[in-house]
Amino acid sequence: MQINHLLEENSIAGKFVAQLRDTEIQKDRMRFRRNIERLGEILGYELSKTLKFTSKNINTPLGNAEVQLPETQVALCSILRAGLPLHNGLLNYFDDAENSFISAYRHHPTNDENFEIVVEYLASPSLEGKTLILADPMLATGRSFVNVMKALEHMGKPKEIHLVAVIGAEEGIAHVAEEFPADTKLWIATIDKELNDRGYIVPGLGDAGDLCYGGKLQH
Ligand SMILES: O=P(O)(O)OC[C@H]1O[C@H](OP(=O)(O)OP(=O)(O)O)[C@H](O)[C@@H]1O
Ligand SMILES: O=c1cc[nH]c(=O)[nH]1
Ligand SMILES: [Mg+2]
Repeated sequence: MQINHLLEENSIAGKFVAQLRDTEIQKDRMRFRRNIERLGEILGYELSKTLKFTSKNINTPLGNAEVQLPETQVALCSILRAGLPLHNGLLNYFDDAENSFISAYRHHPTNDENFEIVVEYLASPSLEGKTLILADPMLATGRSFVNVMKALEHMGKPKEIHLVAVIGAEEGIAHVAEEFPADTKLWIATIDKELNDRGYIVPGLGDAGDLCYGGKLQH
């Protein structure tokens, strides 16, 4: 898997990630969601440079211009809930993309740190031959990305797969790299070293879904 690590190089994106991590600034949910959306825009822009382009002639009011346009149809698939603002950011740029939504949540069957990933909801067009962009801001253990990919298998075989995330843990990235096709590309803003015993990224930012949309009952 090719890993494209946005904050390997300093940019204004570092400020957006800093705000996402900051417990004080996190209290502003609208800013939290918008910062994820902004990172979706930036990561989407970066990944767009690697797509195949084809030339086309278009008419301008003053003549004829040769332009370069992406060759493949993009399908954006986001993992609910926290994937929603990232999806919006990607869709701001890939505005004619097709859209898939899939849910994945952590179910704790016992009262300890063990959990399973439950994938329940899926609405997707065919992914056959498409450029699939799979988005979730958090890549912790990597199990959500992997389970979701398995659930998408019967929707058709994408031509290429791009994963987009905001914060990842080294261990989860290694798991995803093992399970996804070797030519998958990961676009990630920043990478943290550790997971705690409940599978949360440390220092990370906390629970991205709750910070976007508020708390939920455990079940
Ligand atoms: O890499 P993993 O270990 O699978 O963890 C990452 C997943 O955890 C979060 O979802 P969560 O289960 O909190 O659901 P939510 O987005 O609805 O809050 C996050 O949005 C990812 O989907
Ligand atoms: O650190 C983490 C891990 C999983 N999900 C989150 O929202 N945050
Ligand atoms: Mg969550």
